[in-house]
Amino acid sequence: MDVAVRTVNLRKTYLSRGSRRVAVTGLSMAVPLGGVHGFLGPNGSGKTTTIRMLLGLVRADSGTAEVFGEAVPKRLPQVIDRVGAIVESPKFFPTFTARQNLVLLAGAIGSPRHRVDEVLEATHLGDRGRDRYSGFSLGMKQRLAIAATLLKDPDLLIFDEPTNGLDPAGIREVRDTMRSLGAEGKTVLVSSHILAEVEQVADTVSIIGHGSLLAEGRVSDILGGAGASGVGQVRVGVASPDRAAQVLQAEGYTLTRDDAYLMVGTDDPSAVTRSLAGHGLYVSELVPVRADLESAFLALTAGEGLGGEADRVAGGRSDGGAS
Ligand SMILES: Nc1ncnc2c1ncn2[C@@H]1O[C@H](COP(=O)(O)OP(=O)(O)OP(=O)(O)O)[C@@H](O)[C@H]1O
Repeated sequence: MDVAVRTVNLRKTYLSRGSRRVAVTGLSMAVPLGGVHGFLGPNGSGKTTTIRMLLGLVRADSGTAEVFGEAVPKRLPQVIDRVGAIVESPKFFPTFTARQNLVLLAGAIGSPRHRVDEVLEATHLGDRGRDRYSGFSLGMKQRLAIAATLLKDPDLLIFDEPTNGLDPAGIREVRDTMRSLGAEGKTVLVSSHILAEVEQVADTVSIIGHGSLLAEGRVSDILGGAGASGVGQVRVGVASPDRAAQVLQAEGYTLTRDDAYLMVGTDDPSAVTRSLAGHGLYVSELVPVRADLESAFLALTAGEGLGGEADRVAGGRSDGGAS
């Protein structure tokens, strides 16, 4: 797999008021080249610290990181022109128009003037370029921040929680922008603690908890991954659910009751039908239940003692899923 970003055993401890806090603990992750990669984890799980290490803003205690095959921070100057990032809210002049702000920035970093119009178009701000920044909505401000990162036409974009504080319309605008950048072949690394957010925009994902990797891969594979409760379930409707439950349990299935239905953990629905039919029980309904990232995440973090934090993450779902 061609990768844009790779970390191996990355570790960072902060010293604060005399005590040590391990923020990132042996994190190994890989971000494939091209497309949107979600960097998902509860608040405080080490996402920002990792991003800061990739950008040379924080020095790792140990481990290695590379961007486009170059070790960072040592060889960051070799790749920095290929990287655009929003880690904190960028500063723009409020009384300047969006365009004036970008022209100023383009001049400062040596980008050609025509890039300003291109990046305004790319972030769907083409018709708002002559409006003052101070009159922009939060979503437009965030898109202008993305536009600024695009000025030097980077191959890798790193966005740390880019939809924080946005309303559903703003979230959708930023999400659409990230999607089209990924579809263009750019690599977008986007951190989030909101599961629905990542699920809707990312092709691949790294899930972290307490500073280390819990799962990584295509979103679809993680959703279908074995071993996570709530993943690979079928909802079974049958005339005698109690008896059906006994039969299935005796055959080793794990299941729960959901009103008149049985929720049966399996990746092979037809085997459930066969087992029940073998005992004269005929299913009236058999529906595979598509797990979402939330159940996968909760299942993954449950074993890590992250229940409280995972719950908080799950609570964030409605923020991101409202649009
Ligand atoms: N400058 C710092 N000094 C001391 N501790 C820090 C510092 N920055 C982060 N931490 C701690 O390191 C841990 C990881 O924080 P980090 O900001 O990387 O997580 P995060 O996943 O980005 O969280 P969030 O989603 O809340 O931004 C937290 O416990 C945090 O309190």
